[in-house]
Amino acid sequence: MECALPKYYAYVNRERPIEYSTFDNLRIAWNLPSDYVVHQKLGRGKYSEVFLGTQLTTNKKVVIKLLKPVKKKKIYRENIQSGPNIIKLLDMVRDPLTKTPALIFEYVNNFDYKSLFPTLTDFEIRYYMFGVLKALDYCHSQGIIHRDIKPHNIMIDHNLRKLRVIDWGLAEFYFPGREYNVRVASRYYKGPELLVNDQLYGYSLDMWSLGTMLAAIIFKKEPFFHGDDNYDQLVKIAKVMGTASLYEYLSKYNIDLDEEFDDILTSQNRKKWSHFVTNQNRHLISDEVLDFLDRCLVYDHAERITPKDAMAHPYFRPVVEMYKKLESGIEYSKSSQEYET
Ligand SMILES: Brc1nc2nc[nH]c2c(Br)c1Br
Repeated sequence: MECALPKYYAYVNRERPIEYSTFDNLRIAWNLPSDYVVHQKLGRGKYSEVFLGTQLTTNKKVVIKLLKPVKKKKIYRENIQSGPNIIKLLDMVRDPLTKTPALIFEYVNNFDYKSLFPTLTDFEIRYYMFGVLKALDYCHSQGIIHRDIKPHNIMIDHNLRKLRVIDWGLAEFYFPGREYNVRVASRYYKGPELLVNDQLYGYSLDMWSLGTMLAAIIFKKEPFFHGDDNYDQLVKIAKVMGTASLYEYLSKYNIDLDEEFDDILTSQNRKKWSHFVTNQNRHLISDEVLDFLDRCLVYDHAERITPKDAMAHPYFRPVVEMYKKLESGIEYSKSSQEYET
């Protein structure tokens, strides 16, 4: 089976023992939940309910994620990350009676994206997008695709300028040539590969989802691709990106479209990004952001920009400069202390 190798991290999982990615002979050391008190509910997902809690020994706020009965595999997946801007898993507990497993995460005072995103300045959007890229480059370097990148899974404490990517329950290990389930991610953020049933996808699925989020934020149109169902989702994408490059992608990988598309997917011209510029979003638009967007929103998953290359894109130069100043600033303050002593 021929498949395009991703541009990077193709074989990181080959260097690891197989049980690392199959979660076999998994022994989870469950602690007792007695150290935690549950307060109000923060949210609910398909597989879990999330509560604000307090860790009694430290009197610190935590997030308690009560898992609905799931395979051990899914639990373990949430446990695989501890990298930049990735939510930290503090504890894994289980009620001795109900056997209900719960994951304890660091708390983030999350600002609801629906009210936060419309207030962000051009620089703040670049800063937070860069923060997501740091998490994506790290998890991809660990051989993991997140597979559910969307605003709901990006926790932002805007007061602290702190960002954390959450919900690694759908994450999966990447192996070249492996066929993956296309029923992943959330509709508006699903890559074309998921919508045309191209199971040979990889890390770059996360970059499509990131691109759709960025388009929604800079054009103030959330969600940017607003499909009524998983078929209409591709139609909405084609209305913006055109059908010519879609058919190029399909023929490159010999993908046959589901007959459901016969009547709804009509020939479309690619829209220019200027079509979406208004007086309300013009201040967020630049040649760099549109160029970056063109490198994320590519039908062919093998051609999308990688997180590492994305962080080097001109659009993020102001953020990179800020981090350099911070670093040099810290050096500078250390040297000034030396003079004081
Ligand atoms: Br993990 C995690 N999941 C959440 N769901 C809603 N709010 C949440 C927070 Br804050 C964290 Br941290």
